[in-house]
Amino acid sequence: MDYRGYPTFAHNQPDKIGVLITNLGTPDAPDTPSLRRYLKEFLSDPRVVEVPRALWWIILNGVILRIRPKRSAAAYRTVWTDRGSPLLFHTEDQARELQARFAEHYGDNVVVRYAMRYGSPSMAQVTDEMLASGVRKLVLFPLYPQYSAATNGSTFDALAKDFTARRWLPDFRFISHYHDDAGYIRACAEQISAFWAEHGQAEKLIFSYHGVPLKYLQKGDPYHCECHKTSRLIAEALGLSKEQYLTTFQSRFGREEWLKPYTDETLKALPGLGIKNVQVFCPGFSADCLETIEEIGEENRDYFLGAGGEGYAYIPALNASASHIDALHAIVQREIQGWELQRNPEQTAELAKHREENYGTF
Ligand SMILES: C=CC1=C(C)c2cc3[nH]c(cc4nc(cc5[nH]c(cc1n2)c(C)c5CCC(=O)O)C(CCC(=O)O)=C4C)c(C)c3C=C
Ligand SMILES: [Fe+2]
Ligand SMILES: [Fe+2]
Repeated sequence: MDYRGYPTFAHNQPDKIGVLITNLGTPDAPDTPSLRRYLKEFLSDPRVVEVPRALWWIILNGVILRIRPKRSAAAYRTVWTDRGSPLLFHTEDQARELQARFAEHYGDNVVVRYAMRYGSPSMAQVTDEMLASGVRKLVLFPLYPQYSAATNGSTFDALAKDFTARRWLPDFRFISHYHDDAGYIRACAEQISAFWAEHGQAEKLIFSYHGVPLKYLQKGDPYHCECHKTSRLIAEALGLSKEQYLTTFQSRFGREEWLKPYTDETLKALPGLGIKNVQVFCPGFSADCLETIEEIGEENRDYFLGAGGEGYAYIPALNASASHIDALHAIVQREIQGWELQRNPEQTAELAKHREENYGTF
């Protein structure tokens, strides 16, 4: 085995902290071949689809990858922008803003980068660049607030796999979830109240989360509980009673049962129960993407209005809002406690002086 290293290694090379934020990933273009590549990588991940491999290989290659890429490409075309996929550009903005926030105190000693679990920029490529540039302490921060093996677990797998091929491993922290973090809850509550200040409040607020198969919950995945807890905490921050909000699950995939209640069925039923005005917020999506813009913003709006609903609004995700970046910054700050930080040049000089006075020079 030829473990990967950097022949340029030198004594006293800069010792930096790296923060790698990640999200799911997105196709390179909204066309059928790009979708086929993306979906093949994504849906081949055993963390995502827990079906015996041989059987799944036949279903994936024989059925799904023949039909879904074309259909999904059409959906992606409706959300595509000049900057490409929304998920990609929001993640890029988040990394830039988080980098700026760290630069205030740490200069260039904290390096923030983003990568995608599937597609590009790939985790392997970005990790490689970070380690090559002198990162010796690495924080992996998947931007999925609620832990699921399918998402957060899989992101860990990807880095762990990359590490098995490396010569020199960095110190490492993994932020496995942050569904009940006070800053994150505050950011969600602020996003919603700012929306209300402009558009008024609807009869019901729906918190819609991406679903997972029901059997994952039954096997011990905490995702379902973490979604419910997030809803409760945001509702408390907003002063909402139990009657004023609902938690639902969207983006079902395949035929088996997923977490319920389903967002689409709920929205089709509510007008018949006398609820004619709703707003939908998706706390599990740190960035707007196909599943929020198209599925919640368009498809589900049509279901609700088609069933007799009168008012429907989608409240945008946190994206790169200031309170979101504050929350992410505080979470990372907490994680890197104890990792010696060279702050700004003045503080670095102070630290060097302190060291020399107390420990002598080496
Ligand atoms: C936020 C957390 C997410 C969980 C949990 C999750 C589970 C999960 N997803 C699929 C299948 C698909 N998801 C797709 C898109 C998609 N999923 C998430 C997030 C979670 N998925 C995001 C952010 C996105 C949007 C990506 C973008 O480019 O905008 C898709 C692709 C779109 C499509 O073809 O419809 C699929 C497929 C499964 C099977 C699963 C849990 C087991
Ligand atoms: Fe998904
Ligand atoms: Fe639960």
